[in-house]
Amino acid sequence: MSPVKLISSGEGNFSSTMAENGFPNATSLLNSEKAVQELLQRSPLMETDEHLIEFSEALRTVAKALRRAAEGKAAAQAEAAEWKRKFELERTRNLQLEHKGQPPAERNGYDSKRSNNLTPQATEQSDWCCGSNGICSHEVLQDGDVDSVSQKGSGKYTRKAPFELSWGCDGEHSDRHKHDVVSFEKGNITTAERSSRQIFLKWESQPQTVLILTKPNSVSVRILCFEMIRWLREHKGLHIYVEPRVKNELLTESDYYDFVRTWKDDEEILLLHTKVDLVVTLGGDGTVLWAASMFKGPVPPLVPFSLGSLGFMTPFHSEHYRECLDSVLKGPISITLRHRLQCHVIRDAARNEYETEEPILVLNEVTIDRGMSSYLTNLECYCDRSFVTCVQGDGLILSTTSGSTAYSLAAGGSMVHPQVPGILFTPICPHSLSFRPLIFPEYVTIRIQVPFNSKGHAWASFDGKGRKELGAGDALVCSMAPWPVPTACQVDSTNDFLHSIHDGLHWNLRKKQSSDGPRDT
Ligand SMILES: NC(=O)c1ccc[n+]([C@@H]2O[C@H](COP(=O)([O-])OP(=O)(O)OC[C@H]3O[C@@H](n4cnc5c(N)ncnc54)[C@H](O)[C@@H]3O)[C@@H](O)[C@H]2O)c1
Ligand SMILES: Nc1ncnc2c1ncn2[C@@H]1O[C@H](COP(=O)(O)OP(=O)(O)OP(=O)(O)O)[C@@H](O)[C@H]1O
Repeated sequence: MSPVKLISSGEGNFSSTMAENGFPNATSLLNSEKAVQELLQRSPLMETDEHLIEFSEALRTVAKALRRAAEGKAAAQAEAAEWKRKFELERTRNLQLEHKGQPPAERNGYDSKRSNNLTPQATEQSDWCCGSNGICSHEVLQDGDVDSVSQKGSGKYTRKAPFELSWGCDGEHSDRHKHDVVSFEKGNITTAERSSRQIFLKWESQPQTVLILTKPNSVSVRILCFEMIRWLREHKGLHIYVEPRVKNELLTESDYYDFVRTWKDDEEILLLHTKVDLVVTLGGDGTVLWAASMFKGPVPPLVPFSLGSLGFMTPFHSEHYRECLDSVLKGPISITLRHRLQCHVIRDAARNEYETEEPILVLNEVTIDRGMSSYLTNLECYCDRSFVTCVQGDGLILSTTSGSTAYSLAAGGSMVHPQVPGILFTPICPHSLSFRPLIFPEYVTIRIQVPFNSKGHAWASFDGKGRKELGAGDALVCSMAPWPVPTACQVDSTNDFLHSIHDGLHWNLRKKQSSDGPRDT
């Protein structure tokens, strides 16, 4: 490589340098003084023009300053919301501990006591299984105060079945967990290993509790649900949870289903992840989205049975439910960790961080559109601190890679393997010929701002549900959530994805050209 040297010009030869380079010298300065005089004597109209230009420049500067202030406010509000969430988690945890008669300060002691309660075998296991091979659910349990809440109110809940996640390499069930390693050896940058591949889930003890979620108003789903509950109880001895609606249906059918558990209110739903080892869904993709939306934090592994029309995320066939559940309960199983987006709506009217609305988690996408308004949306989009673009059209979709085959696909976005971490940025009917969809890396925060001078309101919807109106000055801040949805695979992530795009979308289906006729000679 040739060396580079930076040099600066000396003060003494400044004017000659300027003249040589075509910049004005003393004579030309005199000429320009003349030009200024002429300029001053020009017609008042020209002067007004210049004043107008100056005025519009000043306005532009003010607008820039206002935008910067709004950006700063929204960023601060998003940060404050995150702190508020952490604070509330901590407060709930402390309240629970106080409830048990333990001061918050003893929390660490409590944690270690709890891990000491593990059987010697389990302790031994946690020594090796949390090491370099993958992620162990003990870690999640200790982090998320799981046992303390699962025991809340009664001692009847069984302990959750711990499991271990490991990353297979080169398609084999290898127990080595490979990270993306960057080597700087001898000054060269190389990626030493390919990153993690298929993820496997191995139970460390038998799962004991299953939550069954079903699509409403479907006779075939109801019949299958009743049958599956009976089978899981009689052949596997499992505890079963269902939604209150289903529990009523079961009791109307027979008193036999008295053992089936349910919940009374939203607070109990928040604790479900601490009680349930496995979630089974009976329905289509909408039921998987419904299941995901019930978990505002960690999600237990999900086994989606297909009883819908398309079934991109439902690889299991209901006719073979016994064999499928048998092998899932035994494990190990291949899983796809489906990333979710965490969305915060930040109101312009919010005076402080405590007025920030609760975050919403989406598995497919968040859509910001023009709703009933007949005007183009005008959405300012930022990625971290950089301005991305202004969306003028029907709206914008921020999608996960799992959602890439849903609304985003219909709006012209690419299909992306669900295990790829990223955020799809797909416009809906943009009024511009050059607005191609983008994919951002998973670590960015995207902010969509409705400008203060927007003609109409915008509407945000979350996995096609729960529409919220966004007025002028409101913003939606979106980043990758820390709680993915682990869905069991029929074969593996890639095979299931390809199968769903072939079967569901008939992707690239074309009659094969016959081999007769003209050829290259
Ligand atoms: N123009 C469109 O394509 C359009 C418009 C609105 C909503 N949607 C999608 O519908 C979803 C809500 O689904 P729903 O079942 O509650 O509503 P729904 O009953 O209206 O079904 C929408 C359809 O989208 C399919 N779908 C859902 N998630 C998918 C995914 N990840 N990959 C491929 N297809 C998928 C479903 O199988 C279903 O056929 C939204 O998240 C959105 O992605 C699509
Ligand atoms: N347990 C549930 N409670 C309330 N609503 C539900 C539940 N499960 C699913 N839904 C809703 O019912 C609708 C239809 O469900 P789903 O998509 O599973 O069936 P489908 O339309 O027959 O299948 P597909 O999506 O494959 O075409 C969705 O809008 C979904 O949100």
